[in-house]
Amino acid sequence: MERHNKHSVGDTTLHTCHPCRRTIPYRIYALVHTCGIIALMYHHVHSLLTSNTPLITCLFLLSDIVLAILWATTTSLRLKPVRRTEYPENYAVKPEDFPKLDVFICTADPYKEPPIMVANTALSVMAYDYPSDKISVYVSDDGGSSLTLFALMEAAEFSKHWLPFCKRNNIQDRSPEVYFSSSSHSWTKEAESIKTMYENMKKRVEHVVDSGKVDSDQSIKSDQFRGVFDLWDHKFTPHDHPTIIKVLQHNETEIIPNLVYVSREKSRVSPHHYKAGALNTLLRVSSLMTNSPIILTLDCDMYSNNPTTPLHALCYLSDPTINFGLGFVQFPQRFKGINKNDIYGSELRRPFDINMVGYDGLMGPVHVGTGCFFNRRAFYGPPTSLVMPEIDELGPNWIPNKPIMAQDVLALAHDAAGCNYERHTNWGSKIGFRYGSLVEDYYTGFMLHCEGWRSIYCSPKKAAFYGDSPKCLADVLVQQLRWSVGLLEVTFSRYNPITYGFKPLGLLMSLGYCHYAFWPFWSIPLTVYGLLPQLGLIYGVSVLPKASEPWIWLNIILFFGGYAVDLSDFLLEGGTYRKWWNDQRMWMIKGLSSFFFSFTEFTLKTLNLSTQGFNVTSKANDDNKRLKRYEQEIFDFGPSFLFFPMTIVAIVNLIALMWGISNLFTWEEVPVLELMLAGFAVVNCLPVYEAMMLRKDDGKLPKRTCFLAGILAFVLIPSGFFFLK
Ligand SMILES: O=c1ccn([C@@H]2O[C@H](COP(=O)(O)OP(=O)(O)O[C@H]3O[C@H](CO)[C@@H](O)[C@H](O)[C@H]3O)[C@@H](O)[C@H]2O)c(=O)[nH]1
Ligand SMILES: [Mn+2]
Repeated sequence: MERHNKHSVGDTTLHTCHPCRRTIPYRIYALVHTCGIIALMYHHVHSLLTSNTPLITCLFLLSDIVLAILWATTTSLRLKPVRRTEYPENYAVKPEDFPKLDVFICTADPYKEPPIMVANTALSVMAYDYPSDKISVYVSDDGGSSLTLFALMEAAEFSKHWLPFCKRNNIQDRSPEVYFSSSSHSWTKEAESIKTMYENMKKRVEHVVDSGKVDSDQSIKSDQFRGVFDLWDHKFTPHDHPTIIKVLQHNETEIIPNLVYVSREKSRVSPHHYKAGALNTLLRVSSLMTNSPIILTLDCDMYSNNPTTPLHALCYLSDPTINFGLGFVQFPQRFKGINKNDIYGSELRRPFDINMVGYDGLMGPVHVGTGCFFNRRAFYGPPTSLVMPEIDELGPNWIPNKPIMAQDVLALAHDAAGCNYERHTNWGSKIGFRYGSLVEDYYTGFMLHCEGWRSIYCSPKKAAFYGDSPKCLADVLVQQLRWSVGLLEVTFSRYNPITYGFKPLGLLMSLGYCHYAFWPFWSIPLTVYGLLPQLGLIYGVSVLPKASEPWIWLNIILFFGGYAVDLSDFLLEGGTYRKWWNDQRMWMIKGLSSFFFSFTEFTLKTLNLSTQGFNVTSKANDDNKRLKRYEQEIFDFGPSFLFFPMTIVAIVNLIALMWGISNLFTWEEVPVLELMLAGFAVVNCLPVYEAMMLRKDDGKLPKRTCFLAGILAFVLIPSGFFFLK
């Protein structure tokens, strides 16, 4: 094991790596838990042979098998966690020797992703503490929106003041919106004047967004861009339009970052592969123009919070002792505006922190779509065998030798952004981001790891990026549903992480990938344990081990053991008790909504009966009542079919618990486990009962949902009779 492993260039250390302290206790616990699971399986098989309710025993057996597999996938990430630190101050390279950096920013809808936000994200990275002329920012606009283009033109103009201001005064918040809305610094005259400039620009952008179109005569001052908006004629729609590529500023005459707007050609009859397609277009356009060896990918809401982030990534990417085969350096996703106790588990601490240190000790973290510095070469086949694209100019070794504004460069770029360009090519299969899953990030990372690329998790104390997370429950669950469908697409493909991944990745890493691929399967044990023992309570049939049986201790130990380790993970990675509680509740809610329906959705999609694609999460946050509820930590349900199973389970558990308690003295033997389980579910469901019965605001559970769920619960309960008796 690498213990205090130092890697250095010259004699200045760039990064260190230590195993986490919890490794040994976790391994010991894993051994104990494994024995417990084996005993439990033995018990199940034994009772299956002797049982007079084989169906029920089978259901529990199935659930426990699923739980055991899921536990194994989680444990694979607990066996070798490591923590890294990098020392960017030791990265001593002359400015002219810094590698060039291409930044890709994706946006897809000017109403869900306000153009001013996209502009802020672009400005925040253009202002990196990095030689300006080495940075090129490419914005992909899948919304094909003149509003976004307008905002970026304004951003280009504003950057001429903003960048020097930031660098002169060593400003830390380089997203102007963040800097000017913070009250923690003193205002100089210069700052005041730039603030006014920013506010005027924001007003112009918001005005254009409100009016829905850009009026060239009024809004465009520079001659260079006057004709541009004529492209948006009456035939133009977001799903059907020609390629638009505009170089908004370039470093040929001044020392400034390049800023390029790209909206690839769209046509209703050609598949566009959502974000993966957008990123591949940017890969091609950027390779024609700048072809930087390092690429940073960002979602449009993920602004930079730390101007030295690229140096952190370079500590790894430029270290000759480790950079061969290093595919990407992944930063965690962090979010602004989450409420105090994080009621929707939006911090996603498990995926972005806890699991990451686990992967990092194996082959490296999974890719999470944003905040990731790639080695461009990784998109072109395994480290040892280059897969060349159609023309040399699109390959990773091409050295662009013309100005990015040159006619033939632009012509080639337009061609490469065409909607039929990728036909009969390796794009999406062997080259670039991979197609075929709604979680293109996870899938692409997996394929890169299988090709032999490694990755590194980089999580400096000061967050590198901040983004936006959904602020109402339905949005959280719809997002999770999209992820789950995407994960099922990988699970049920020939690239299943265990069958396909086992050989190239080894047992632990492929199990680690299964951790996500199997997420949707959580819905099975949650449904079984959420309903069967409770129906048992109602009919006085004990389906779990009784208090007098010693087996009851096995169930209790496995349950509390699992929960305790989970809690310790959570606290060790910086969480609090309350956040953990909310997070585990969200896990159950997701299990009974997003995970549950992802199977249906996936089946419909596979049969071509559903055209549900990439549903972009809204980052607009313009519903004030909703935001207020969010700040007060009140659950926001609202109308959605996703809430049905959860509401039914909530009703059944309440009835079962009340029934169980009211009959406490008539039981021959009190069904302790069943009562504990129902009690636990009811405590978790308190916000659901409140939203069903006590609330009047828009965030309550709509009467229709409650009514229908009630009917279904009352159908389910009597049918339990035939099941159990
Ligand atoms: O057709 C599309 C759809 C989406 N996007 C962009 O993709 C990004 C992510 O979309 P968002 O709605 O924010 O999805 P999230 O669920 O929040 O995104 C997470 O999950 C995605 C995979 O489902 C990853 O791509 C993201 O990086 C990751 O942050 C945004 O910048 C969009 O503009 C496109 O460019 N084209
Ligand atoms: Mn997002």
